[in-house]
Amino acid sequence: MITANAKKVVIIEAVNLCKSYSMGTEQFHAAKGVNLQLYEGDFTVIMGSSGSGKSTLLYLLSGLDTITSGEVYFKGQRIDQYSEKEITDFRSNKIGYVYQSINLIPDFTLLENVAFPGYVAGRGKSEINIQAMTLLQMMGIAEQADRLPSQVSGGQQQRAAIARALINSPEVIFADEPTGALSQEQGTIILDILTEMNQKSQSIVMVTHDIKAACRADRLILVKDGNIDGILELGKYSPDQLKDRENQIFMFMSGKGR
Ligand SMILES: Nc1ncnc2c1ncn2[C@@H]1O[C@H](COP(=O)(O)OP(=O)(O)OP(=O)(O)O)[C@@H](O)[C@H]1O
Repeated sequence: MITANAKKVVIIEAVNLCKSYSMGTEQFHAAKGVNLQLYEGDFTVIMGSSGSGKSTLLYLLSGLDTITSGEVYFKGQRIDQYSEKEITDFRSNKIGYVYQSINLIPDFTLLENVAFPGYVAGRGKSEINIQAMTLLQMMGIAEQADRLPSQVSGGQQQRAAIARALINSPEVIFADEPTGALSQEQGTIILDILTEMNQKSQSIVMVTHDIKAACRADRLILVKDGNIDGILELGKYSPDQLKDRENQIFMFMSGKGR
């Protein structure tokens, strides 16, 4: 689907998307009729205050959680009506996910962790192992391939988690606070990796609290109280724009310029 928005192609679309949780006899509405289009090749960032519904939205848009009502489309295909097998295949082949808590399997080496989703997808072992090693090299941690997660730094673990998310060549990487548990230095390395991947055309959707991380966005979605409160179009990032972008995002978040 081509839209008027600078001829960008819509990759994910939400139509009147709702998510409610039962809290005893009450219902809590974490997504309240969200209408949103995300574009192929964009680095989309989702921001908003704690509890505003950012992670909920990320899980609904990526098919990792079930919706209460509304519609979710991936490249024009309605994914919220997929069968269990279809959604499992979708999660395995079309998207990659990076978590704040990293979630590597503690008894597997970094190489085994990266390769694992490839085995689950039923691909050949030697092909996967070669690709896993190439991804570890890309992430600058090939020397740590045979170590367990507990034997490397948090930043190196997160780099392995990004490699794992890439093993089945997903169309979109979803990242929920990928730098949240890291030092500023390690966080910057992760952001540089994501930015470089995006510059090579990888679509990325990332939740963050951090304005410096948000500076990497082409497009910033502000979530408030379970809905979209505003969208800031930034265009492709380059490091010399960091200060300007920080100011622009700060103004946008504080309601000025919206
Ligand atoms: N399983 C659940 N049951 C009940 N309420 C939930 C559940 N999961 C999330 N919520 C509520 O939905 C709202 C949105 O949660 P969500 O995790 O999406 O927020 P967030 O913006 O990502 O927050 P944070 O920045 O603190 O991670 C919150 O008020 C949260 O308490």
